[in-house]
Amino acid sequence: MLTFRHVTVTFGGIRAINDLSFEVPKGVIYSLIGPNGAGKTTVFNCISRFYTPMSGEIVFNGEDLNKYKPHQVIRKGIARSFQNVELFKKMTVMDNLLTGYHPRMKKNIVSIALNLPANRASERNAVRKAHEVLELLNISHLAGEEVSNLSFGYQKMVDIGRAMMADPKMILLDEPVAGMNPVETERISHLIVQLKKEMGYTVLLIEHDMSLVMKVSDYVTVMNFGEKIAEGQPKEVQNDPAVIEAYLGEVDSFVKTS
Ligand SMILES: Nc1ncnc2c1ncn2[C@@H]1O[C@H](COP(=O)(O)OP(=O)(O)OP(=O)(O)O)[C@@H](O)[C@H]1O
Repeated sequence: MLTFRHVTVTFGGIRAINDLSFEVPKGVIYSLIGPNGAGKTTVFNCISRFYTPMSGEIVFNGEDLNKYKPHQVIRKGIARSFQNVELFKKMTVMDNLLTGYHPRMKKNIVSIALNLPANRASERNAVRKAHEVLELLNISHLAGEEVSNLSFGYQKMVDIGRAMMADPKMILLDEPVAGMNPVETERISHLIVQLKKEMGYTVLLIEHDMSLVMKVSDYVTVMNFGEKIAEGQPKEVQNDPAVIEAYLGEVDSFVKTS
């Protein structure tokens, strides 16, 4: 579904990604892991077209993503949540979710200005979709709550919910459980599996919580210094000497899960 082919991204003298290739099959949970600064978020920023690679190809469902702008990538079926939750804090949960539907709305200026039936129908569909998402997230009771009043864990869920509003084929989750307590982590872990099984999404996940990664992932790619150092099923990469070496100093995260 998604292919990185020899992708290199540089910032000044820094190679954030160096000749990176990997393939994400449809319908899986695929995790990108690696120490801080390994290049994981840069991968997401290339897919979202916030960054343009210096060389290489990124192909999604047979199309080269490099020819698209960020909002076009969403329309192609790729939505994302952010490492630092990016929500409108003074708006309600419902209104934040509705912003996620925006790329799907038919934008006819006349229809919007005159509030014609087509526009009203589109708005009704957006609200219906938001209720579906809230139900799936199990937070229907929070629809009218201002986001700034929510715990960080719930804000993260709303951020994921907003990505779901676009009805994506692939969802990119950047450290969805960072800063969460064990109960919230368990809830998100369950949600990630639901996104695959019930929503049919392909999930691309960046996460430092190794027990979560090892539990939910079908495949894992391990990065270090912008390069792929291992890939395979969770058990395979967990025992790979190059991976253990890269994580020296963060050994606890691996020991915990073996
Ligand atoms: N916009 C930018 N300008 C300059 N350097 C950047 C930029 N974005 C990323 N980098 C650099 O690229 C490298 C990879 O960063 P990236 O954020 O992709 O790593 P990461 O694996 O996501 O790290 P973390 O796990 O800490 O989030 C780092 O050295 C980072 O400082």
